[in-house]
Amino acid sequence: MVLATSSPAILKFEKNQEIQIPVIDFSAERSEVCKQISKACEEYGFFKVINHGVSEDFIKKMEDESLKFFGKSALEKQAAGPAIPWGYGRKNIGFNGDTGEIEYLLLSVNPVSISQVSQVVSNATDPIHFSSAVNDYVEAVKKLACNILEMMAEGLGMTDSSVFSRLIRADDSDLLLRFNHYPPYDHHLNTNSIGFGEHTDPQILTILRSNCVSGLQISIEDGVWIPVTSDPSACFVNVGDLLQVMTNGRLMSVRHRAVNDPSKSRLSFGYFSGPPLHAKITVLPEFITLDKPSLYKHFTWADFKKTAYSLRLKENRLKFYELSSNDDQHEY
Ligand SMILES: C=C1C[C@]23C[C@@]1(O)CC[C@H]2[C@@]12CC[C@H](O)[C@@](C)(C(=O)O1)[C@H]2[C@@H]3C(=O)O
Ligand SMILES: O=C(O)CCC(=O)C(=O)O
Ligand SMILES: [Fe+2]
Repeated sequence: MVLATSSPAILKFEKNQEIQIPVIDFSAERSEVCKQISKACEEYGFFKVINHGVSEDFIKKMEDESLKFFGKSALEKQAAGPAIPWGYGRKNIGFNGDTGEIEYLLLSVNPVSISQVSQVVSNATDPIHFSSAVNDYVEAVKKLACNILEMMAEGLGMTDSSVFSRLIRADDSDLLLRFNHYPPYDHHLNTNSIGFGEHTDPQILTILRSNCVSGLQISIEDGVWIPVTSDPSACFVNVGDLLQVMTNGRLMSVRHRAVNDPSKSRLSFGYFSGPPLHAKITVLPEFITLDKPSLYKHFTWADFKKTAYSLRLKENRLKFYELSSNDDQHEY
């Protein structure tokens, strides 16, 4: 799929094997940025942001702390695991048998989880470096995620521009941070080169930042993978399942995966913004018309998250929430 080339000057595209990934410059005029966000999310569920405003210094501190941790011995790292629910994990992803060539740190973005993971990551010697890197980074990335959601709502013509962002701004919003470390794959051992298997993110919006090693791929068409060239100065944004539901399928929750590089290790940080567990997720009335009635039942994030976490990574969880033509819409 190729977007029209007659778009306004600020929307640039990155050529990747003939497929172009939308690149949005956040230093451009706001109303243009709003339009470009909604267009990219409708057509790809994915875009790259340049001039995003997250300080280089915060990113550098996150990289330094991650490399310090992932560079430790296997035994030391295992002491920070298992990631049930928070901490270090290796090869196993989730609870249902998914595996990949990856090691990671998973934490909930709240003071208790940040402090607990910082203690185990630093062997209780000097947790302040790690926790301060995480706190600075998540504060800046949350601001970016809220801005994106507000501009997205404006781009979609919503009267309430905070309709999405307030769900991730609440004190009890369910926010996760994941440090992913992908080792280079070994040709000789013929090991699997899939670091993180294909999936969609269940939350509202994901902000991903990686080092200079490529590996992320997105799929807009079944079975066709578009490699995303790494750009350590940029952030990449994924639409999650909940945004697809709230917009009645107008925005697309993007299928993606990460593959290992043959010679270099890759480091990525994923910030997953979800609403409070009790938040009720419904198709917003603005997206329901006679021609396009509601496609999804309503549910709470707790319910959807439980379903997502009970399934394999690649499973389409939204199918369990689709309304059929026999369903009485008013009951939902
Ligand atoms: C196999 C799984 C891993 C995952 C929980 C799940 O059952 C399905 C969704 C997966 C995912 C993808 C985005 C994030 O990386 C993640 C933390 C999330 O919220 O949903 C992971 C989950 C995980 O690794 O536990
Ligand atoms: O590391 C990446 O590029 C993708 C990771 C990812 O999709 C995830 O953590 O959910
Ligand atoms: Fe993901």
